[in-house]
Amino acid sequence: MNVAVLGAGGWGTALAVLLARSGHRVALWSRRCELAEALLATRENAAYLPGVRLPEGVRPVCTAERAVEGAAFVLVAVPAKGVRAVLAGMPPVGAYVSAVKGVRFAEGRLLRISQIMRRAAPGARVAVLSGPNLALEVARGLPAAAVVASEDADLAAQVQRALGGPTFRVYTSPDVAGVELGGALKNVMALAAGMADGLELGDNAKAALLTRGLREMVRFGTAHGGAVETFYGLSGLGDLMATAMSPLSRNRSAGERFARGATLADLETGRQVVEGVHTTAALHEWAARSGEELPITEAVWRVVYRGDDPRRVLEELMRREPKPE
Ligand SMILES: NC(=O)c1ccc[n+]([C@@H]2O[C@H](COP(=O)([O-])OP(=O)(O)OC[C@H]3O[C@@H](n4cnc5c(N)ncnc54)[C@H](O)[C@@H]3O)[C@@H](O)[C@H]2O)c1
Ligand SMILES: O=P(O)(O)OC[C@H](O)CO
Repeated sequence: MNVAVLGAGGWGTALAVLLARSGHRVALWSRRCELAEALLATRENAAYLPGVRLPEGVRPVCTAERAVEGAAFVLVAVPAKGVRAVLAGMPPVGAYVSAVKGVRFAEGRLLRISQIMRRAAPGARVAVLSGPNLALEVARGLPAAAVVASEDADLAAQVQRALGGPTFRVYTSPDVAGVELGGALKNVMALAAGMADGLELGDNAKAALLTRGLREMVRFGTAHGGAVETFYGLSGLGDLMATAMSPLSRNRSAGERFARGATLADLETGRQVVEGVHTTAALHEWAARSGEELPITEAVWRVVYRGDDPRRVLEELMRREPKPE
């Protein structure tokens, strides 16, 4: 099968490697031609996935037409803020699969990536992929599982077959909103968990924060169209565990750095996207407009965007009005 992957960062490259190991022909698109050329020459994406060799089935390209030509589906793995512009530059595509874990706030609305895809390509079929999938572990062939959700059961099954293999188990789901929101919201909670790590608050505090964080994800996610059980599955609880615990997670590590005094400006010098920072801003804007209560997200926003002292912010969370669990 021919598949295209848009975005040659950590996750796009890992997905291309996974697909090629299963025998598929993969066009790996980077908007930067110098990166595509370097990948072609070295067969390694050293900046993102050191030590992982690109199988022969991966063809790095930097022209949109060459990337998507003949593709059974097109996986999108660029940061959320780049999706709209990237899709605007693509020729007609039959099916998009979002591997992006973020949301955007635009025109007074909170938009999931699949909704941006539908607007950009009204005729395309759409699916979303999420789960506890740290790119480096997946690319190194360590076992992992994910869920692909679509209203189009045939597309979900096609993506499941294409990506699934001996080291990657893929489940399907009809719950697009739940799977997308689980993947996006857990990044905010991973930032909070990283802050708890940076402040050395201990494992009790981190467990309490994550449990309440999961509750916040469920409350928000079900109010926005997701099914409650989805948030207890791979794209919710599963990904929350991986992201909030792993030293590989950029969101968790960024939280730790904030707790140790780093600012947003320090973070922006980094090469890789910290998607939770942008999701926090989008959720904050949405909450300000809708009045929806998101206490942990608001606490993260205050540290990241207002520079408030993380220890004080977390103490204030502890002093909220007592209530039943
Ligand atoms: N890295 C992981 O472990 C992982 C796993 C699952 C999902 N994701 C999600 O996948 C998405 C991409 O993450 P990543 O880890 O590959 O990011 P990354 O920072 O490693 O790479 C992003 C790639 O997109 C390119 N890019 C950056 N801004 C762009 C823009 N505005 N338009 C087009 N291209 C742009 C970069 O040059 C880079 O090649 C994020 O939403 C992330 O949450 C990441
Ligand atoms: O490195 P992070 O924090 O962007 O997280 C990567 C993945 O989303 C984990 O599933």
